[in-house]
Amino acid sequence: MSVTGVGVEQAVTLSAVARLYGRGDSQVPALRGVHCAFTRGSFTAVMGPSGSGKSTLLQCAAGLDRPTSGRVFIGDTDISALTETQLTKLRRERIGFVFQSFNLMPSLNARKNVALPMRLAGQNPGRAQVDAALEQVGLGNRGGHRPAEMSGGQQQRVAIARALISQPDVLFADEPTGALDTNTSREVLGLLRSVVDHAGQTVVMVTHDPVAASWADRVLFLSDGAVHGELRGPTVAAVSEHMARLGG
Ligand SMILES: Nc1ncnc2c1ncn2[C@@H]1O[C@H](COP(=O)(O)OP(=O)(O)OP(=O)(O)O)[C@@H](O)[C@H]1O
Repeated sequence: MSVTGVGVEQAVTLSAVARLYGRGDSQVPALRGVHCAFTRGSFTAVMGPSGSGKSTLLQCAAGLDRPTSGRVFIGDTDISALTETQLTKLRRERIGFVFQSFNLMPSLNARKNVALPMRLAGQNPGRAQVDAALEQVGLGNRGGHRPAEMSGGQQQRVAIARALISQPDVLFADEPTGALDTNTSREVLGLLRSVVDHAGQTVVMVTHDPVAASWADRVLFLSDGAVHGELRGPTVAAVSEHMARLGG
């Protein structure tokens, strides 16, 4: 069966994705049949009230969680049909993920943190490749520093370099600025913007912050596990107004 809209121009497509948690009376529908797509080379923010399903959507889209029903495509690959081993390989090669809490290894310097996922996958990235990833996030001179010797914004940029080193098609970011102050948030958002504008990659970012969302090309709104509108060329005022209507 073909799914309308899946094609080369879409980096990620979700088709009728539902995700239920729990069983019986305590079952919670986190997503209720979501249809959406993320165009290659675009920056999308996903917003919605607390509990509306944003993180679940990101986890399903990134192949970190499996939908209860529906299908997820990375490019034209139906990841719902992959075995765990195939999915792990696809995630490693085509998907990057950044979390609110950076998730860096405190005992390793920036260079070693960036190289770690590739080393765990049995590959050995060269110094030049690691330094190029750090260069891309503006930390070419910080490779020898450990996380504790860097600001929150710098740590998040190391996490972004770690996600970008495999040159993934899509970078997913769950509240990447949630733990940062206004100035360092701006650094990280500017970096995500340049990943899209200069490297042509696709970024999908969950955020609660209308200012962060205004850096994106498009905002997709979720409410109660379903898509409730979108804004293109979002302004802070328009995003805040839409969120107020959703009760978020
Ligand atoms: N592992 C889980 N087990 C049971 N219920 C879950 C689980 N993960 C999420 N949920 C429920 O699914 C719904 C959607 O959660 P999700 O974390 O995706 O929302 P969110 O929009 O990211 O929320 P927030 O903005 O608060 O982070 C919520 O009702 C949540 O309680």
